[in-house]
Amino acid sequence: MVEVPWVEKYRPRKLSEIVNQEKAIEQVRAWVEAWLHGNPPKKKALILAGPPGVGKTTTVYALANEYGFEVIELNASDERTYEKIERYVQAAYTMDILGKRRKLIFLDEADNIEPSGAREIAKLIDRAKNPIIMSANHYWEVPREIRNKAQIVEYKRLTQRDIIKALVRILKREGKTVPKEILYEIARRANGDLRAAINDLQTVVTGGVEDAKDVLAYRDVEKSVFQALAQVFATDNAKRAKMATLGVDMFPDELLLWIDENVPYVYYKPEDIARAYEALSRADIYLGRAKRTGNYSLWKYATDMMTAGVAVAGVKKKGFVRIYPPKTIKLLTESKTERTLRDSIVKKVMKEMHMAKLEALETLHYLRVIFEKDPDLAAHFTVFLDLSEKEVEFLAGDSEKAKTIWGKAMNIEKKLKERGRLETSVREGLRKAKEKEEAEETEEFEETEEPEEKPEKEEELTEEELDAAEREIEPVGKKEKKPEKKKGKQATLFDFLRK
Ligand SMILES: Nc1ncnc2c1ncn2[C@@H]1O[C@H](COP(=O)(O)OP(=O)(O)OP(=O)(O)O)[C@@H](O)[C@H]1O
Repeated sequence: MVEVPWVEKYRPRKLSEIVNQEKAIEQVRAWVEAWLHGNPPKKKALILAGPPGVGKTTTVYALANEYGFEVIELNASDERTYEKIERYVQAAYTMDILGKRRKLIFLDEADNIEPSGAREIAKLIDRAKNPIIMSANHYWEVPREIRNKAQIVEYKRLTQRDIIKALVRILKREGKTVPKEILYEIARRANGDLRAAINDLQTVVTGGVEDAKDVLAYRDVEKSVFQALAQVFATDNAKRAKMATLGVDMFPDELLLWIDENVPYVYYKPEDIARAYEALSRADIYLGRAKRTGNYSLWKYATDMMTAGVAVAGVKKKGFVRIYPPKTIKLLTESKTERTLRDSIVKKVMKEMHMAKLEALETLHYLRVIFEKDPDLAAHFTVFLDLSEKEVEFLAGDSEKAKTIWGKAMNIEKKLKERGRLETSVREGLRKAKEKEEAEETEEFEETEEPEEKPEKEEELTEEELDAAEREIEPVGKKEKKPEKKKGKQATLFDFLRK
């Protein structure tokens, strides 16, 4: 059975039910009443501007409901929008004898209008006999010709408090409960977008609380994958689909897995599913090419294919679409481990290489190439970044390669340690020798005994001497031989070292 999306089921029908947008609603009311009083406002179009999921579309439908308008909803990026607007904009706006309702033209995504169509639409606004309301997330991306002809109404991002209140109201009406901490987590992650929060709540209630914990155990970035994919799968608009995944902190190959997993839940006609998979396989080709050639600018094409290409593949299932993480829960756990490894490597790169997160993520890709192709260099990076064996395996992508790199890294580390130990022991030896010498001098002075032989050198050691000493040192792991005690004197440098 298709479950009705709660965002639709609980969409406010009255303007008074829209929360925390009072000022905007007041402006919209005044503007529409001017039309109804036979005195169309100077600006015959409105632009409702604000972030997603804050009540813009809801306002239009509640308005229509209260004032008896028929909403003609048009998509700004539809090529035939202009033609359609022309048809409706000129229609008489009073109720006709057949009892047809007045028309209100609603143009969604006004920030997506192509510049070529903008001038024509601006002319239509001048001639409009019906109210035109547009909505946009980015006011400044609405073509200037249109902005000049329209009055702007600003919508605020909703607060966590607003969101929690709305969610609690829905839960009451559904007769369901979810643990308080999950509710708060959903509200926190929604980042002011009530639509996203309601969708998450429905996901959590449908999947059960245990499932919810799994879903919510994801870090914020992964959470935004759920939101981003819900947007990709909700639109037929290529640009919107591309924009949806922009803020997702995930490599495109991982994103591809997520989309791949969800295609069959979104499309139901075999030919549409086939088209979506065709887009994904093209994305995969770009990804492969990027990896082989090191030309990561191809990632953009890959992402375009997997978002826009999939979004326009066909007719989507109606109703609420639940987004599933890739593969089964088992694989999910595996990929969680991988994610943990990736994150810990990224942190090390950020710290040791003084990089921002995004840069570190890109560097990770280069590291992968190095770990696949150049074990010697990879070994140096292993030591430099202080990677664990598991992290090396993650980067090398192959346990045999990882073993070789790990072995080489251990050698480098051993040498470094030896050198460190060498330097410390040499200094220690020198200190002791000096003390001894001083003590002997005092003794000599007091008892006038035979002087002991002095150590060969008392000054700091040169590089060559350290190197020579290093060559002589025993391999680590071999049992250190007890040095023969040189009675009464320290004959060579190695007497110090072996102390
Ligand atoms: N201020 C609000 N008061 C009550 N419900 C809201 C509010 N904002 C959003 N909602 C809920 O979220 C859903 C989505 O809101 P709406 O479609 O109005 O978003 P929008 O601002 O038009 O977003 P977009 O710019 O993405 O189209 C609605 O169905 C409604 O259930």
